Amino acid sequence: MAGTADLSERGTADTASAPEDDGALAARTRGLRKTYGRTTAVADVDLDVPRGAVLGVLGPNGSGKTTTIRMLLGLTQPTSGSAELLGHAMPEHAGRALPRVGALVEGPGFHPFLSGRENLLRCAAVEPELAGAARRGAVEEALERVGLTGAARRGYRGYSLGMKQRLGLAAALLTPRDLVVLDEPTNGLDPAGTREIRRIIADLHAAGTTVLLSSHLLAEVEATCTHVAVLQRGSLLTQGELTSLLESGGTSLSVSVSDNSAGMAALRDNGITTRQEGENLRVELTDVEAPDVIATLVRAGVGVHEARRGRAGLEDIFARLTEEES
Ligand SMILES: Nc1ncnc2c1ncn2[C@@H]1O[C@H](COP(=O)(O)OP(=O)(O)OP(=O)(O)O)[C@@H](O)[C@H]1O
Repeated sequence: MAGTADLSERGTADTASAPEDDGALAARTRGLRKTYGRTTAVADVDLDVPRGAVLGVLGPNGSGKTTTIRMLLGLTQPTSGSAELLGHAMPEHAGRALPRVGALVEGPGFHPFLSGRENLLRCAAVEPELAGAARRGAVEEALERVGLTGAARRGYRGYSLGMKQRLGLAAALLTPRDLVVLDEPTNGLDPAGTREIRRIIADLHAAGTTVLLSSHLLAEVEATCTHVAVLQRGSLLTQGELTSLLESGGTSLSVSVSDNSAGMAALRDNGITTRQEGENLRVELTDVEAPDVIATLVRAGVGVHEARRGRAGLEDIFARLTEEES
């Protein structure tokens, strides 16, 4: 668990002065656990979501992202541990927290034969803050915000996946929220739909709303989030600011060689971990210096065409964290 110790220290630095101050956190879990029979979906997770952050919960399929989010929202009862949303214990005080929380978790129950607008009006009817005339205005504003005004009269069943996703987001944004929770918000979307969701997340962040999202896409988290929490097999491997995580990653060397298989074998025989990335070999310069990498290749008779240093990306860091835990 070296990665956890290292990075969680950095990650919690902001809140270290007031670790029990709920005001600094929009959501948090302590020892949160969920088991289904013999399957441990979530294993004692201590997650901190700082106010104002866009925090990406990153992990492969089945790592426990959805279960964690569902427990935070009070949709799934934890086996043990606690969850708080906006300082309120969940699910006990869901009634206090949820009006300030917008959520997009699995397809909400939209009616296929109603239009997008009619569906949103139904959602607005159960929002405690929206009475009478305010309801229609909030619906129009939400439709506008997600770019669905033009399609608002069309039946939901004719919507594309991206439009359905955007309508779900509109429902989550019907009233001003302190926290917006999005489970895999760009799942199944085309590049234009993905850009649109990213724009909405950026707007929310600029307005000071905390966003908690889950994703199995490293590039998505790198592009959208200020903070990241990495889950694997239900356990939290690390959490903290994305920039701190990237800085902790150090540098890597991308090498173009005459023969990738021979190059990889030579490096591995000498205890240097490498992986293929596109046409090149990539070596993280954590335990080895760049000249040693090149010398090892040359000694093995592998031609080196080019070697370039770069900062380790989230992908390198993620690979290292998950390898350490395997
Ligand atoms: N209702 C359930 N009954 C039994 N097992 C479940 C249930 N919900 C989740 N699991 C199991 O718990 C583990 C974590 O699932 P979860 O859906 O939280 O992961 P995830 O990271 O969100 O994955 P994905 O990206 O595929 O949605 C998986 O092994 C899953 O099969």
